[in-house]
Amino acid sequence: MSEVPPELARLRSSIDNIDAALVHLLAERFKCTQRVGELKAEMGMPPADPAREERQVARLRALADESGLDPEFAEKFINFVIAEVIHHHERIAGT
Ligand SMILES: C=C(O[C@@H]1C=C(C(=O)O)C=C[C@H]1O)C(=O)O
Repeated sequence: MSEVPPELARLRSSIDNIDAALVHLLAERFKCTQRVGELKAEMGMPPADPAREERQVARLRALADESGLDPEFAEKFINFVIAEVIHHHERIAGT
């Protein structure tokens, strides 16, 4: 099938915009966490903060639930991002 139906083309165009926004948002988040990693290393704080993570997961699960997104998915997603941030912080701290 060579012709893409207009609705499918429109939806894919929006998906492309959303994916671009997600990349930009993640890039901004990692800029912030880079600086957090530097500050924590300077202050001798550990790379991970499990209590903060627990609050974030609970908050994001509630937001997901309210907005019709699967809370399990939201939790997996934020844990995936946080795990990467912690690797960066370990590298910054030289641990
Ligand atoms: C960014 C921080 O470092 C780690 C990464 C977190 C994150 O990516 O949200 C949260 C807690 C920490 O385990 C922080 O302590 O705030």
